This record gives sequence, structure tokens and C-alpha cells, in this order.
Amino acid sequence: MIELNHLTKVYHQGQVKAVDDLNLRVQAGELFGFLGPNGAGKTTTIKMMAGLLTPTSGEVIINGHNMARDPLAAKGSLGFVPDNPDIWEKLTGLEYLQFLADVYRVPAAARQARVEELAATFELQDALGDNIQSYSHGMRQKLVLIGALIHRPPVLILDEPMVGLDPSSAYLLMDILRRHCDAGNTVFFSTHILEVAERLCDRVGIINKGRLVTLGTMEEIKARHSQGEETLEQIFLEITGANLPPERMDLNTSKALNNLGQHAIPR
Ligand SMILES: Nc1ncnc2c1ncn2[C@@H]1O[C@H](COP(=O)(O)OP(=O)(O)OP(=O)(O)O)[C@@H](O)[C@H]1O
Repeated sequence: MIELNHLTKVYHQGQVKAVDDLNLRVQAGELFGFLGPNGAGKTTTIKMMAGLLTPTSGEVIINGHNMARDPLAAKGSLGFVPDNPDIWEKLTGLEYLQFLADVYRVPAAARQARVEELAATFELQDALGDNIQSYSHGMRQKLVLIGALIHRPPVLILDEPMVGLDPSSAYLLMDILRRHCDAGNTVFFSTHILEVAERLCDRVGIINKGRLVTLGTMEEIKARHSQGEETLEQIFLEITGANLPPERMDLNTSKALNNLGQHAIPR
């Protein structure tokens, strides 16, 4: 479970309020999508949730542990995938995973089986002996994902996890996120791919200029913000005040969806 209470982050001695009094609860078993235009405050929120940034005020509670008061327990309860998979390039994939398994105190007896299972799921098993510097962006992203799942965290937080993944890997990731939730865990991820959020998430929240502007299931959001058949993209444009025509608004969205091709998005 994730709980954010009055979470606020101010940069530049008060000139930029990146996150403004954010209140949110994401339950166990819930897959939550965090949407917002560029600069809305998504990464800042996620970095505070992961314990990488100190809030100006407010609190983050992960699986019942307060991030400020009990950071080890809070961080031990979460897996984190940052928006850029910058990892130690001189290590092999396996060394990187062993290091994370040490950090998260994964019992030695369980380690090998978990690494093998996750590497097989992401089809990375043949590359684990190679230096990370030889990995493609997508392979690095997969390795970071495996590292984030190595300790079976009850809370998984991901910042734009679909970026850089090919269609089948993106599909695989969505399936894994859904299964992680169905096993009773909490998943929170930011995305620009609105249709992925629409099809995959139990609830979504849209942040704009640091404030949570709407929150709920797709049905709830549509009932609240639309008169008829608007898509999430149209609602998003309307409530974030973006005024580009939909076909130009988010090239990532249409490109990513084209890439996904005929893959059905798992529910
Ligand atoms: N280290 C920083 N110092 C000063 N301002 C910052 C810093 N990091 C972010 N900001 C500002 O805070 C606001 C929110 O940024 P943030 O990166 O959280 O948005 P985002 O929703 O993740 O954007 P994007 O979708 O483009 O990644 C922006 O106005 C940004 O310029």
C-alpha cells in the first residue's frame, strides 16, 4: 500500500512548486497509472516516493512504513525503476543482480532460482554474463526491472517503464505488472502512453502543475469529465489545458501504440 499525505516539493527557494499538496492512497492489489504533461511533477513525486528526494513537507508511507522515520523498512518494501536505466556499466548483468540481492537481503537459497526465473521471463538469461556496457537500452531496462523485482517487493514504482522497450517487451512488462498486482502487490507507474493506462490500470491519477487534478477508475473519470464518448486522451487534453490537436499531442502515444501492433493489452 502507498500513502501520500500532503506531499509537497518546492525547488529554487520557493520559485517552483513541483508537487503541491498531493494526497493519494493506492491499495494492495491495485495497478495505478500516474499521468501528466511534461513538467507536471510526476518524476519529482516518484523520487520522493522512492526516498531519493526529501519532500519539502508532507509524508510518504510505503507498506505502512514512513519514508522519513523508517527509511530502511520503507525502501526495503519497494522496487524502483527510474526513468533512465543508468547502471554500473562495468558490472555484468549477473553481478548487478547479485549486488541488488545483497542490498535487499534476498536469502542465498532463493537467489539463483529468482534470477533464473526473472531472466527467463525477460529473455535475458543469455546476456547475464556480459558487461552491462554491451547491453542495448531495452536490455538495460529489463535488467533494472529484474533488479526491482528480485526481493519480491509489495510495492513496485516505475517511472515511464515502457520507454525504449520493443513491442513484445512492452507487452511482457504489462503482463508482469498485472500479475504482480494480482498477487496482492501494489504497482504505481507513470506513463505518457494514455491508452496503456486506460486499458491496464485499475485507477489513474492526472497531475498538472504539481496538483492532482483528477483521480479514479476510467469509468469514474469519464463520468466526471465527459459528456459522451471522449477518450482518455481527449479528457487529458481538456483538464490539463493542453491545446495541441490530439494527433500532435503525444507522438509517443501513437508511435507506441502502433508499435504494440496487434498485441492485446492485458487486463
Ligand atoms: N532539480 C530540480 N531543480 C529545479 N526544478 C526542478 C528540478 N527537477 C524538476 N524541476 C521542475 O519541477 C517541475 C516538475 O518536474 P518533473 O520532472 O517532476 O515533471 P514530470 O512530470 O516528470 O515531467 P516529464 O514528463 O517531462 O518527465 C518542472 O517545472 C521542472 O522544471
